[in-house]
Amino acid sequence: MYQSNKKKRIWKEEKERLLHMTREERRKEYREYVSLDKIPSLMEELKSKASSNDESSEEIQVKNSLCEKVSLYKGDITQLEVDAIVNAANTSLLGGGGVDGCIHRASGPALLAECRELGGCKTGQAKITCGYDLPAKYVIHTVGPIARGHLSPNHKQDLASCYNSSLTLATENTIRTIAFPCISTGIYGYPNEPAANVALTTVKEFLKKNRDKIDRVIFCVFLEVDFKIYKRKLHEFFPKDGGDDEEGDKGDSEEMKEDTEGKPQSPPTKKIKEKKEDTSSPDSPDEDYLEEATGNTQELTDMSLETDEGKEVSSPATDPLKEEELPETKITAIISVEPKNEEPEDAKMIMEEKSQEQDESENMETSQPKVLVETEDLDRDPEKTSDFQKEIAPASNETCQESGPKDRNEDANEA
Ligand SMILES: NC(=O)c1ccc[n+]([C@H]2O[C@H](COP(=O)([O-])OP(=O)(O)OC[C@H]3O[C@@H](n4cnc5c(N)ncnc54)[C@H](O)[C@@H]3O)[C@@H](O)[C@H]2O)c1
Repeated sequence: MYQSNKKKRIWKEEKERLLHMTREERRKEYREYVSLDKIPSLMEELKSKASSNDESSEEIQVKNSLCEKVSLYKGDITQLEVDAIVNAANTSLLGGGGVDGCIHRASGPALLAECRELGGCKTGQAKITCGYDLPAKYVIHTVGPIARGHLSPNHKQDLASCYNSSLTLATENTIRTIAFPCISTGIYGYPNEPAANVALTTVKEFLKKNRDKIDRVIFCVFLEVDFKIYKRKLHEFFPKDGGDDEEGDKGDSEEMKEDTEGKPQSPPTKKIKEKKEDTSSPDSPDEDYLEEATGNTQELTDMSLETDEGKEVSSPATDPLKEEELPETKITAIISVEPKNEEPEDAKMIMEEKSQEQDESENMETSQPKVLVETEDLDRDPEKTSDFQKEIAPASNETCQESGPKDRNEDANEA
């Protein structure tokens, strides 16, 4: 049979087989996973905190508050045993790096084979596939806005649409537990805190209208900066007494509005002192992409990101004072990336590499190449070009593995 027809038959048969299996049967096929009971809801966290503080947990009034439907989890989304995980994809849906690369790597080749049939995805929309080798039954692929540090109302709407479209698609497929990464906050450069405001506001609004359709939404963060932001904000958006869980609450959307209309958005930037980027092809799925460095350097000032060594620096993103001090920063290099494999032309990605001025005195060793990738439909208007760049989880295999409570399937190991 012709190779591509065979591939088509394979993913379709595999999808049919997997979607008819029980969880116990599927557990025999995937390795490490984090089961939902290992991920406490916000309500469960509050109760356990109350009991550890010798407060009576009865004080935690459960007024069918939404806080029993949300969780914060820091780690690798590909290990979550939920109905669906959301992929921060690009418009080609043909994979790439970051969380997209991790999901494709963990899910196996059938995922790409199915994605090829989807004909891409527009920004703000979402499409669904089987999870294949993942513990998650499904993957919902959505494409976030490319903000690159500057936020416009359109960016906010597009990001909100990612969460809404994904949740709508989930309820249409009777998916009741879903995990989101921090969409657009990596390569696409949406500032972390405004992105969290959009995510929390949109999910809350959706849950208020669809309480009975969703059991759990997990905000799966990967970087320390996001963990801190969500840790602080989750209680604000989902108070234990369920105070503003009623329909029509406008409070939270004020924060969203402020992020684009109120406070001027000075893009969070950071001082990057690591070595020149390793231009050998990384071992991630990005290896399909060659990069040729061109262009100038960029000086960025402090920002909180968990570097791949786990170091954390203070963040203007969570420290408004520092934001005021941030100097304007200028754009960096654009690198043309030629996909090496047979991916269709439109899969071509443009990688934007941070090429930093090496400051001898503060040279910070990093063990992983860092790249910035942008899709080719980037707004090339120099006026709007990014004066913002962000470190992302390094584009290598190890970055997909994060420590955390994991179940391990003994059978799978024996297999
Ligand atoms: N070479 C490439 O094609 C390339 C390289 C890097 C990223 N990407 C990706 O970048 C674009 C989307 O940008 P984005 O900012 O929406 O996504 P992103 O760059 O993947 O970042 C989104 C968020 O996901 C986090 N993250 C990374 N790995 C994991 C993981 N295993 N589990 C949970 N969270 C994780 C990451 O730290 C960030 O907070 C797409 O093109 C996609 O393919 C592509």
